[in-house]
Amino acid sequence: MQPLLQVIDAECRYGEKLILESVSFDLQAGEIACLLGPSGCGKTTLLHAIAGFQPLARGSIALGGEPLSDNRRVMPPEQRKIGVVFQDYALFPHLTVEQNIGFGLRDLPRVERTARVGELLALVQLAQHAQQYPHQLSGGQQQRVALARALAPKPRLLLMDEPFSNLDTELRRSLATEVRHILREEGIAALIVTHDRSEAFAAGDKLGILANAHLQQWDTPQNLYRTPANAAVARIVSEGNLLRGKWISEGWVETALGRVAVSPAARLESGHIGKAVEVFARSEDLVPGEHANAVTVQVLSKSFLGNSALYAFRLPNGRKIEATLSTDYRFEPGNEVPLRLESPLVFSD
Ligand SMILES: Nc1ncnc2c1ncn2[C@@H]1O[C@H](COP(=O)(O)OP(=O)(O)OP(=O)(O)O)[C@@H](O)[C@H]1O
Repeated sequence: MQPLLQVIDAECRYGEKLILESVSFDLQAGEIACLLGPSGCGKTTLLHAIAGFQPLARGSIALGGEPLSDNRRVMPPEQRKIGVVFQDYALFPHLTVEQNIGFGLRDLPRVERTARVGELLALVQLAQHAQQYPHQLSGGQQQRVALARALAPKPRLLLMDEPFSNLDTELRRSLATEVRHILREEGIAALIVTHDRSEAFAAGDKLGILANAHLQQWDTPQNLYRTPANAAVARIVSEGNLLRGKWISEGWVETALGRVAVSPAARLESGHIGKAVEVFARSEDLVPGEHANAVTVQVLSKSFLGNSALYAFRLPNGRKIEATLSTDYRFEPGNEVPLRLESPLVFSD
């Protein structure tokens, strides 16, 4: 099946400054993808390149097989049939909710326009607010108007730049789920820029991880969590502690947290005895209790989180690590406890 959006070997620069290099990925029709990465890594730049606001220095972008941009030409944004929702909503303050949503439908006959606006008001659950102005709405409601306005002309692809960043955490999560539902109903593909990991997990069929000017990995949220391509991706998609280690024998790595048996997938690397590796230890990989491979660590602090507690431990080499553990463990600051690592992610240095 031909992908809806095809980005091939895209490179973006501001003057001499390289922002993105060798970015390639496909988005299928109806698929929702989120771009995640640290501040300044080029998420907005990539979105702008797809929307047509930013030229490519190399590579190409096509939508439904039709070329949009390459290093010679850039199809103007308004001809791309791509909807865009900005971070600040950019609603027209002097137009009502209904008029804002209908703005891009001015070429449609009145009856059709009214019908489509009514459909969208129902979809984003704002029918009772149709005659209100943006300033009379909450942030979440304004965001839904912006979404409805972008969806109104039935774009093939919707681009959203940090659409929920002005909202509080709870509303952000519920809107991310709601938007996913609305996009599914409308069968519209979307690329959503965010720096909130849980928002990306809640909304995306696929996630793209951008860091150090490259698309590090493009995959399902499950695969990204289970098998991140490198330590940078692991740190972006999950909480954890990055430790240094080295291969000591077939299938075994030595770290400041003792000897660790590594997952079968990483064993191929174990030909290189003595070679340095990076070990990413998440809370679920840290197991308290007496064991041949455990080392004694000191409890530095404990924060109660309800059904779990966030602990900070000092390792024998002085390094501090953190882990969220069940409240069944009743460790207190100052205690010395045995702790071992089980099946952490291991990356070649
Ligand atoms: N018009 C511009 N001219 C020069 N450099 C720019 C311009 N716009 C952005 N940049 C730089 O390009 C890099 C990528 O910016 P971009 O806005 O794409 O990052 P981002 O990942 O969206 O960041 P954030 O998460 O903070 O919004 C940054 O280093 C930024 O300073």
